[in-house]
Amino acid sequence: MSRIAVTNLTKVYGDDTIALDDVSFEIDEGEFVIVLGVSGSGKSTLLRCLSSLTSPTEGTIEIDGDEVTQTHDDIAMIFQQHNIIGQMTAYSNALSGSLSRSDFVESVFQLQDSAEKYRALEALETVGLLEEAQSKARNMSGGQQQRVGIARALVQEPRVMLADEPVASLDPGSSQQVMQYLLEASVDRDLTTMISLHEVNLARKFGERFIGLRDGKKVFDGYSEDFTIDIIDEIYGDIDIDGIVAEDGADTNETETGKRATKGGSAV
Ligand SMILES: Nc1ncnc2c1ncn2[C@@H]1O[C@H](COP(=O)(O)OP(=O)(O)OP(=O)(O)O)[C@@H](O)[C@H]1O
Repeated sequence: MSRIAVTNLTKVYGDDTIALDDVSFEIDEGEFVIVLGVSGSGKSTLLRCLSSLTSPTEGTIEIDGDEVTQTHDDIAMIFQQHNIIGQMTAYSNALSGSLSRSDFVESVFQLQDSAEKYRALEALETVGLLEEAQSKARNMSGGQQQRVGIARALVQEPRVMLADEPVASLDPGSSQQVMQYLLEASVDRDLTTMISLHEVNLARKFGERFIGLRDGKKVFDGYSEDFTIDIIDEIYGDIDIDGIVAEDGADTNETETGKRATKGGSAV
């Protein structure tokens, strides 16, 4: 687990598309954070900057005090399109998470040492797919494929787990299952975790801390108890969110983590 510090992060694409505008926050070790915002608000850009897939225009990102400037095994990224290889088994896909620790030939012939193989099986167990280890990924459901993607990320043995819209293409049941496995992986392995989501109800169910982006600016940073309908309005603007929220009132939210918020939140 690791501590993340983002300071005055700005990302401008081309001449004038400001995707992130002077965003700063700190995340404690082991926190489970959900990034929310409408399409185009900058969620993916934030996660891509954190994983060094995109370079910031200005500002810094530090993990445990060290500035992050290039992709690193300590930071795993899970994508919406899980990028797993359909012809390979769930196990082989998971094992490929060890790629940076093995040479190419070892990987092709699966000659990784037994510790790596054990890690792959353990990661599949974490995402509830041990019994499907020998199933071809292409024969698995979208939700199962995403869980294989999570297993592969875990085999990387990261300290920080990032997931960009990991459930965007899944049905509601599979989305909940994938979120549950992400949460369990985060808690079991003490991973500092940031996940971008579109869906407010899902965010409220699983999130403990929330960062809201609007037009590239951070408009909220706080915990469940402060994640009220007014704040959701602030993040989502005029978009009609009736029926998405407020089954039981956002301000009485109990998260799946079972942890109550310990810090106050604020619209900024
Ligand atoms: N590679 C790129 N080149 C140019 N503009 C980009 C690029 N990537 C993102 N943008 C722009 O930056 C802004 C933020 O986009 P980003 O993808 O980060 O938002 P998002 O909140 O993740 O949206 P979505 O939920 O639709 O993925 C948008 O205006 C988008 O069009």
